[in-house]
Amino acid sequence: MDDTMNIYKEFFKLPGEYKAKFYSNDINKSCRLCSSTLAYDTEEFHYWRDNFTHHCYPLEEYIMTWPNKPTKYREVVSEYSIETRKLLYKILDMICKGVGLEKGYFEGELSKTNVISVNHHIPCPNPSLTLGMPVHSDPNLITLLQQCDVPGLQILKDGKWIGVQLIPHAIVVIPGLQLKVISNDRFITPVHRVVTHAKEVRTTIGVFLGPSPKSLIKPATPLVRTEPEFRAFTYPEFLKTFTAGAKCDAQFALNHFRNKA
Ligand SMILES: O=C(O)CCC(=O)C(=O)O
Ligand SMILES: [Fe+2]
Repeated sequence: MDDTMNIYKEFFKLPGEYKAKFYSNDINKSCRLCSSTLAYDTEEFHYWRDNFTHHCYPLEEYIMTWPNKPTKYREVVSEYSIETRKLLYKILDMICKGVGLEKGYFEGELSKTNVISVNHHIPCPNPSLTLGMPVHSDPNLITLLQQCDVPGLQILKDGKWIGVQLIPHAIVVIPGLQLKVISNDRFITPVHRVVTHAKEVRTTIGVFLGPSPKSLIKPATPLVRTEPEFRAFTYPEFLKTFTAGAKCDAQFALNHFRNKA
């Protein structure tokens, strides 16, 4: 975990000319660096954030698109992505046990897309003027988040923003919107945001597992008593509704696919 965090801290210190090769707002680019959000040109406010993201699975398909600097990048990040994927499957199997689904229910198409997304926030002279990341819920299946030793992540609970505690080497697990749908509304997908820090640089590593574009998402049959809470959809259909108007509005997207009572 420390090696990977150090690799990313070094990556962001590399000269701008090297990092510029990765700069893109094209969602179809599998490895890209951007500032604020992907909707940079249309968003109402900009956010105090640089983000570096790339696909990790299948490794052989993507590793050549990754940076080769710092020199150990590919070695360290490939091990990290393999181990975090294994950990995510263990957590998903515990979830299966908890809600009453067969082991391995989420394996295959429902979790094929595996992305690493690293946020980097340089010190912000006036944190009251901007956020490091907008208020949002993760649209994917499940997320693992490794924080560094600088606070910033907050979740919304009972109308109040609560800072997520920093525990060295602890990993934050965030249930995504697809887990809410597949569990037929048993899971809460937390609303969260990132605030900036006036003095310290903050770097976090997120590992996102999500459905493949072709998988059909619907509430798992064993968890439906009478009517499913949501109708079936594909992940691209969901993302299109979620990002409509550059809003990333979870309630809007969920309501769009919710079966009315
Ligand atoms: O950087 C963080 O603490 C949170 C990141 C996050 O919420 C996200 O990437 O979706
Ligand atoms: Fe998030």
